[in-house]
Amino acid sequence: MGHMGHGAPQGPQPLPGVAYVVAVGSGKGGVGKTTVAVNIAIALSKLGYKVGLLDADIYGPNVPTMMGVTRQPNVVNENRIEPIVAHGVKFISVGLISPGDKPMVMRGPMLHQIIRQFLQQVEWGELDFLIVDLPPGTGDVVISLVQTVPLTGSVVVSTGSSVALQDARKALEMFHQVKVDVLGMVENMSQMTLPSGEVIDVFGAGGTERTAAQFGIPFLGAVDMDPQIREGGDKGLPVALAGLESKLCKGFYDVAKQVAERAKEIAAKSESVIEIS
Ligand SMILES: Nc1ncnc2c1ncn2[C@@H]1O[C@H](COP(=O)(O)OP(=O)(O)OP(=O)(O)O)[C@@H](O)[C@H]1O
Repeated sequence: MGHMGHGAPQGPQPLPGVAYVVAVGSGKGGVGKTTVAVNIAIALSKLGYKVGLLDADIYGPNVPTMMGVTRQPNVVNENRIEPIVAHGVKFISVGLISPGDKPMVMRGPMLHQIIRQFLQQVEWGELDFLIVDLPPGTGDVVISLVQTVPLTGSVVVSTGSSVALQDARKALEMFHQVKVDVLGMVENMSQMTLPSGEVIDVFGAGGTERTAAQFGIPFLGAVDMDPQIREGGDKGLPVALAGLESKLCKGFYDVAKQVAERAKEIAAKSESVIEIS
């Protein structure tokens, strides 16, 4: 792959200044994909990385609520969009541009345009990680994404339940089809500890790790089910803000560290492949 002159760019182009682009997907809706994306982004930032978060869940853009800022972004010199900065993370979302309860109704080309603008027209600046929160399910947005920018890899979030895992397998298959490496799987809402200390298994803890093993994919970690995680999201103060030492968000920090490690590993591998060829 050499440099082919300065004509119209063909295929995906890296974003200048952005080291790793990691998409977070799920298969099934409601498994906590956005909660994981937001908390991982904040955790990576607390770990010292420069982090951006692109809300590509255009049909249900919950990132602004979870990040606690819903104001419109500024548009600066010509068509550049300034991302919102909250909790040390730069983010952008259609929820900021079309707020309220209006559903986004759009056709494929418009969707593709929005994803492209969010990648290329936003002033992301220097980032170690750009985390992309995908819509649940398979499809359009991922294709727009991979046509625009090379992805370092993806993270697939699931609960341990058979139905969630059934859909998670489809997400794995989709990433395989579009040639996106899967960094690994995360089990969300894995276990719940009652105030009495009793541990309840709501969704079938361990199912995600078994599925990851079946597919030969790393398991990046589990996040407990905890009302404080839900409250943090609803209030715009995600639990990861409590920091590395807090037991409350240990799962998110463990996952964030794994994501960082795997992203670097995969990026290093693809660089060495290019050197050899
Ligand atoms: N570990 C957790 N413990 C408690 N509540 C959680 C946890 N993870 C997510 N939730 C809650 O579950 C609900 C769904 O989470 P979230 O919106 O992150 O899911 P999602 O998979 O992104 O959904 P969709 O993509 O369908 O919009 C939210 O109310 C969220 O606060």
